[in-house]
Amino acid sequence: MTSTPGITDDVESKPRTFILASRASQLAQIQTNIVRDALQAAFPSLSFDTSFMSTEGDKNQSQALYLLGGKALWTKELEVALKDGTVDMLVHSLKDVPTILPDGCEIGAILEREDAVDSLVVKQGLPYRNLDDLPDGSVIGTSSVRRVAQLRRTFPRLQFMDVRGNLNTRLAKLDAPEGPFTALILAKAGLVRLGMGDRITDNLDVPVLHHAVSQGALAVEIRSGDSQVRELCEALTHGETQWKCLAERAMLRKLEGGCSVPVGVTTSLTHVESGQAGLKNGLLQITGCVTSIDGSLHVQDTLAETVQSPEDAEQLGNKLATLLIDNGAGAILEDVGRDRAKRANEVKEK
Ligand SMILES: NCc1[nH]cc(CCC(=O)O)c1CC(=O)O
Repeated sequence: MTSTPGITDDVESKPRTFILASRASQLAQIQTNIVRDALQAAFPSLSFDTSFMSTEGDKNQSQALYLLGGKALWTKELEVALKDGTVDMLVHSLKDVPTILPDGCEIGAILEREDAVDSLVVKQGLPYRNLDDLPDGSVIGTSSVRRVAQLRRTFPRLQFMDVRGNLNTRLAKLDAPEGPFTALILAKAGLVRLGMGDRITDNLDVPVLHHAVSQGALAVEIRSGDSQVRELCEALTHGETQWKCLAERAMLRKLEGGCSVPVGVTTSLTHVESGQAGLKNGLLQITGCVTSIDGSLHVQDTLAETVQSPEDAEQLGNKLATLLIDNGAGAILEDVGRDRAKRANEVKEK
């Protein structure tokens, strides 16, 4: 007899309810509901519930993300609740998940990726559609050093300014009549999930802008050793997204970056062959880049290989990181680190 995960053998005890948790932002809640609905559809006899909490990253809105710099800003408090058993699964944008997880936590599922590109949102009432249209000196809001570094290369005539808050807050800051911003750059996936895809006037794609590692993909983090939950999660994983994102994350891990370093990536998986057990092989191509904050230095390389497993994919990401470091990326990242430490000190002294 095979047992259904979640149904205990003991007829006296109630079946387990699986609790999915995330940050409390509107986007995080929508994403968690997407995962809950997918689990409920796959396992109709089990019960799933959600729990939302605000994290350090949500509370500290005043300091630039760049300076906060902590890689686990969005995930740490949630992981405490996961580890002590208060909740069973954490739903994250994979982009926000550090490349090294704490002991006792692991990624249980990576769901099918939305369009991974960044997009332009122009202030309400202005006629511009893309970055080329914007007048010299226009202020672009983004708190991502990756976006600023890469865009400065092509658009030195534009200015970039930090903008924080959840997506609704940022859009309100953009549209405020007296506000400084002409446009924002935001991940397309987040806007689409929030139902605000109609605000996008242009996608910013390669060669102008490489997206962040794992942008557009949702992940479920679980307790290592919770085999019941791991089994449930396996049903949600989208193989092609998983292979691509694991390659990207391996690259970033080796470059020792988190979500706040100027690292961009573009990945494709083609010539895919699948069997009953899922993906068998495919041609994985990955382009990575590291850019200095002022846009003056840019190191970029591409590798492509036929891969047969998630481990192969990670190896290709690793190899790309080594190549980037050999070609000067390490020095750029050290500079970024030094600059961050200096600015953090200045803030402390104020
Ligand atoms: N760091 C914030 C964050 N984390 C994930 C998304 C969007 C959704 C995604 O990329 O999966 C965003 C907003 C943004 O970058 O515009």
